[in-house]
Amino acid sequence: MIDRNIIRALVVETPSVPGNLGKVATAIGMAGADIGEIETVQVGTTSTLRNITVHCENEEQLKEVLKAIRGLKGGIRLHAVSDDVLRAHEGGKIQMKSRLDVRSLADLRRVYTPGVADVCRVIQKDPEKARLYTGIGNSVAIVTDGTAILGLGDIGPVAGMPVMEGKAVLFDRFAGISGIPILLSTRDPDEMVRTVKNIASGFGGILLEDIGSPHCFEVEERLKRELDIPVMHDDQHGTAVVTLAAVISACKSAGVNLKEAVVGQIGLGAAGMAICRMFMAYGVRQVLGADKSDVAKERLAEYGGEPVGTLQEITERSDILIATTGVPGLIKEEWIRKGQVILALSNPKPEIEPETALRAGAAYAADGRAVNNVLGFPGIFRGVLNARVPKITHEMLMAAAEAIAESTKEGELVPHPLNPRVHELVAQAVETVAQKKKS
Ligand SMILES: NC(=O)c1ccc[n+]([C@@H]2O[C@H](COP(=O)([O-])OP(=O)(O)OC[C@H]3O[C@@H](n4cnc5c(N)ncnc54)[C@H](O)[C@@H]3O)[C@@H](O)[C@H]2O)c1
Ligand SMILES: O=C(O)C[C@H](O)C(=O)O
Ligand SMILES: [Mg+2]
Repeated sequence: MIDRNIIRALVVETPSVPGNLGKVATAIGMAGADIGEIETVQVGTTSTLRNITVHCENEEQLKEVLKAIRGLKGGIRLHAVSDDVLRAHEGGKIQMKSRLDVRSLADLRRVYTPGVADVCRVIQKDPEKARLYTGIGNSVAIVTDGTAILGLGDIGPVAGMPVMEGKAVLFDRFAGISGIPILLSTRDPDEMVRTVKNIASGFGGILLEDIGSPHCFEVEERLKRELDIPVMHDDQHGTAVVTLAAVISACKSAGVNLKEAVVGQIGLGAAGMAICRMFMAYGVRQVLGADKSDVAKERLAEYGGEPVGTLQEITERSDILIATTGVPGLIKEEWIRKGQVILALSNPKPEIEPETALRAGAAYAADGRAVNNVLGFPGIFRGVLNARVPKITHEMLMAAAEAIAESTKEGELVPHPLNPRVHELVAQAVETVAQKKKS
């Protein structure tokens, strides 16, 4: 089991005699931590230097690991401890790079002035040509106001930038799209809509990210109505697509008819409300919802869902329970019923650890690292950008969910996000629906 919260790279020297690396590994394991990659940096005649990545639950466990390694005798030495995650972020995760070389004056004239002026005139005469002669058609703005960064809450757009850069990395790696973070220093819906509209002509699409509820609903609705390029709030629809896909797979494996099952959703914010609406649109007859906000529960009732008073009650009544509250440990082990599907999707920490839910009798359990909107948004945007359609429709989102479910191996909930085929299949499914809509 890997994927713990604290990741550190340890530089460890051991005598070049078999068995010494084993002693280090045992010390790490005895402290309860996991080992990630091991890289041999230097093999000398007397000693060997390695970078060992460790994954720990918390700071205390890391301290135990370091103490255990420092306590090893016989020439084993811990030289340095570095924070791998922080190191990977140094200088930022993305950069704008030129696709062309500029080696000669002729290159300069072709890439820039005076050559570029002709291209400007071509686009001025026929604005559609911007798709051909600029990167606009392949760029998506990743827009946040920083009000609901993961489950960290309202930490502001600059502190949220690592998440936005991360989404840009995923766009690039999984769909070949240029994702460009846009940080909004306002949370006023009017100003947000005005700002995004004023920059939209430079993009082929808009991905709204980590914008809190309820203002995210208004901002997305207005932008979708007022812009002629695809707009999607990832935390709403990207999440709903992947959640539906995971539940379709779980029901298939368990031989359960999803439409007859009781689906309970804890947390009726951006992600939760969209998940409820997705399941209702799929045909699930009983969708229950709980939230600490009465306004959120009233909104659910308006859409046709059933508000429930307590978390214990909703957990007990649901065959499939989903949580997106941002509150770690909110679901108690003793509330879980045998055979339930539990998706505790809050990042960075779930409402209940999957192992705990499974131990308590759940048939399937997953957290937000596995059931994650990374399986949806890159392919969805690839599909609509390829088809050059102005909107992402409900049918496209359903097609994306079905493509993810179809790519899932028997007995698993979702496919592996590093499998490029998944993103291709999502893109193809979305593009097919989009092309039909056009014709
Ligand atoms: N796995 C994924 O792909 C994915 C995608 C989107 C969001 N998320 C996670 O979901 C969480 C919420 O994100 P969001 O964008 O919907 O945020 P949000 O702020 O829009 O919604 C959170 C909702 O939870 C409710 N809530 C908070 N504490 C509660 C409690 N103790 N009991 C009941 N309700 C409570 C709030 O009232 C709010 O309605 C975050 O942790 C985020 O990381 C995961
Ligand atoms: O960013 C993620 O990992 C998923 C999601 O968008 C979230 O806000 O948690
Ligand atoms: Mg998000």
